[in-house]
Amino acid sequence: MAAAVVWRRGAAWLRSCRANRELPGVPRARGCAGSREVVPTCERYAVRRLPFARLADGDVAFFERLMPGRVITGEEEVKPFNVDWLKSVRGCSQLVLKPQTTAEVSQILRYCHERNLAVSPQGGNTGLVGGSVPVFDEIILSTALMNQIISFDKVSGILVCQAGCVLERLSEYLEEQGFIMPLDLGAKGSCHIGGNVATNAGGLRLLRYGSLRGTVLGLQVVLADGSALDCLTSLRKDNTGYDLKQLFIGSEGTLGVITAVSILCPQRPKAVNVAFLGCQSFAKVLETFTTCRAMLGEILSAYEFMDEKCMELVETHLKLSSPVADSPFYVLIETSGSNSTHDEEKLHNFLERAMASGLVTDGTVATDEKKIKVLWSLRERITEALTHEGYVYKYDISLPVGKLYDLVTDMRVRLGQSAKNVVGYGHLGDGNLHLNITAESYSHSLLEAIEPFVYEWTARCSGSISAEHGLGFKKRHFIHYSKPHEAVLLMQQFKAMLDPKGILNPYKTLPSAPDRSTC
Ligand SMILES: O=C(O)CC[C@@H](O)C(=O)O
Ligand SMILES: [Zn+2]
Repeated sequence: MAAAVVWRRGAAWLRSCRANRELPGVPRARGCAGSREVVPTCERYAVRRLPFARLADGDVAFFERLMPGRVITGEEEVKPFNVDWLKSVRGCSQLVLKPQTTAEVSQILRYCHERNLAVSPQGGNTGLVGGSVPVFDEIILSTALMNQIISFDKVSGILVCQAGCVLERLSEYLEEQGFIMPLDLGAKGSCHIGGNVATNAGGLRLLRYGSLRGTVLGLQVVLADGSALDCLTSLRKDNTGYDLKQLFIGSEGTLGVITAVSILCPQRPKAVNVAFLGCQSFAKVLETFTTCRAMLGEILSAYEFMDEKCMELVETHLKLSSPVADSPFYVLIETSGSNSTHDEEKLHNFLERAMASGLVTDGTVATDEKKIKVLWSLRERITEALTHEGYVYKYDISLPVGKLYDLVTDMRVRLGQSAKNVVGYGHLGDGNLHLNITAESYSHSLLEAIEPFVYEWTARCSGSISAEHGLGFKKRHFIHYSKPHEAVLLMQQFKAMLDPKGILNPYKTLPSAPDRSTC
């Protein structure tokens, strides 16, 4: 197999026969996950509406006065805000509010707090755990019109912007200035930075630039009672008391509504290379990772993997083509540095070693932007390809990296023919597996075959049942598999202190005893 790969010094590393085949382009935003009617959340799941007030005509009139023309009430107009991107959960809100400023968010929440009206904050609605849509009739507070860039400092690389800025727009803005966002994800064309921070989204660059817990420097947040908390500092170092912003990062809108973000952005790398490689076993995927980490050092910026089933799905549903020979596993390695000659030499040496030792059996390298995007799309668009299969059961797991794929093989054995496909892919460099299971349609018995098995398996390995997607609505009752009882209790105490009436994104993130009964 090694003979099938041609390495030309100083040029791109290409397979001789298929390397230049044109692949379809990369989407700007996540496509729609189909048009089937979605079963209301309260019918599919055992959940009871909490005793919040019901929306009255006087409430709508109040909001109309507060922000004329930015209040949505029509059933058809509200519908897309009620359903998640996966088309797996559906609320029945009758009202969407689109504030433009922190002051407006403040007024909305003050009013809702007084009236005991529940609120579901929503960014780009690209979440994968049912966290961004209402469960019942919660008022939807959309950040869509809070989309202004407030400032960017070219010396420090610090960007300050409103919460509703779309990630891709921020990336484009920064790239013009010679910088990049420290995070990147498949949903970049739709997701909002506020939503990214609220879920502590990980994404494709975490290996290099770390998590939002490190790169977010400050936040402006409106609390449940409407008071605005201005922690929007732009300081790299600030040890004055508790780091309150960390409470809101990853709290999925249950403790406050993030309205603005200050974030540290890295310099745009001058040289980027992407290698897409085929491996014959998961053991080889791991060994390739160890080798590339040792040989590429500081220029390694991503190490992603996908199994052959994922490739089959992107080929079938999205008409993308694999640029390398069929293999049981594929890895995507990205390097980002400041000197193309140096980086290419390092990559070349690594690839020669990987080929010679049989770690990798086929591969291709891209150095120009267009080809890099094409290679990335094979990995980034797996989520989209999966939605074409029917219903998708999603698991986002952190595990010791050596055990990452065992969960996929064990699940395959367990489910046998009852699942259509069981696939594994993810951010191997971060120890993060995306286990996805597909079926023609939702089935409760299949769900019961998967859960709690998947969580028990993860807990036995001391992993996390949510690496980067959050707990949202779907996973909140499983938090105990990853957090001790005392920690959950403390979280509930924080929630009670910051939102005593529980109006902010109810039924999400934390388990609560009363709503285990049926609706
Ligand atoms: O769809 C998924 O399970 C993962 C989505 C996203 O986190 C990714 O890494 O592509
Ligand atoms: Zn991911």
